[in-house]
Parts: sequence; C-alpha cells; structure tokens
Amino acid sequence: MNFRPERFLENGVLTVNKEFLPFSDGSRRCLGEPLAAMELFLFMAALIQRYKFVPEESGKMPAMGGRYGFSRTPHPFKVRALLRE
Ligand code: HEM
Repeated sequence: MNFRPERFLENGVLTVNKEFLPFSDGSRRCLGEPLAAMELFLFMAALIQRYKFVPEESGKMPAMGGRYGFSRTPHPFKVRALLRE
C-alpha cells in the first residue's frame, strides 16, 4: 500500500469509500470528528498558504511506502519549507 492521496478523487471530486473509517463507526464513533476535520483543514491550509514544501534534495522524493505500527506511517524523510512570497 502506498501514499496515494488521489485515491480519494474520482474525476476531481472527493469520493471516500465506506471502508475508510478513521473515526470508527456506530455508537462509539468519534465525537470529535467535526472538530478534528475543521482543525486539520485550517492547520493544513495555513501551512500550505505560507510555505511551499520541497524535497531536501531537488528531485529526490521520499519513499511512497510506509511501515506498520500503531498506525501506518511514512518512512522518515526530510523536507524543506520555503516561505512563499
Ligand atoms: C484526527 C483526529 C481524531 C481521530 C483520527 C479520532 C479517532 C477516533 C476513533 C477511531 C474513535 C473510536 C474509538 C473506539 O472505537 O473505541 C474515537 C472516539 C472518540 N473520540 Fe476521536 N478522533 C480524533 C479526534 C478527536 C477529537 C478532537 C475529540 C474531542 C475534542 C475526540 C473525541 C472522541 C471521543 C469523546 C470518543 C469516544 C466516543 C465514544 O466512545 O462514545 N476525538 N476517536
């Protein structure tokens, strides 16, 4: 399984399949989902508005695979955050 965020897009439209349950489901589903989604959106949007993220070395992209633990995480990698003009 690889990091492929475009998997959630179908003809440019956000399409999340029902097997994707980061906040669980049913009576014990996460109560904080709307708050978490809003915070993540604001946090990511603020970062992307202010910085351009580029690989440590030009053209050297991080590995797209990951490793399993409590959750699936990317292999460690370095990134440069360049302040946008
Ligand atoms: C990205 C952020 C978050 C993720 C991925 C997440 C995920 C989850 C998951 C998977 C569960 C179900 C646990 C289980 O099955 O026992 C859960 C439960 C819960 N979450 Fe979150 N959560 C997040 C953020 C938050 C936030 C910000 C709050 C509150 C401000 C919150 C409050 C709760 C509560 C109260 C429960 C227990 C619900 C119950 O058992 O009735 N979560 N969360």
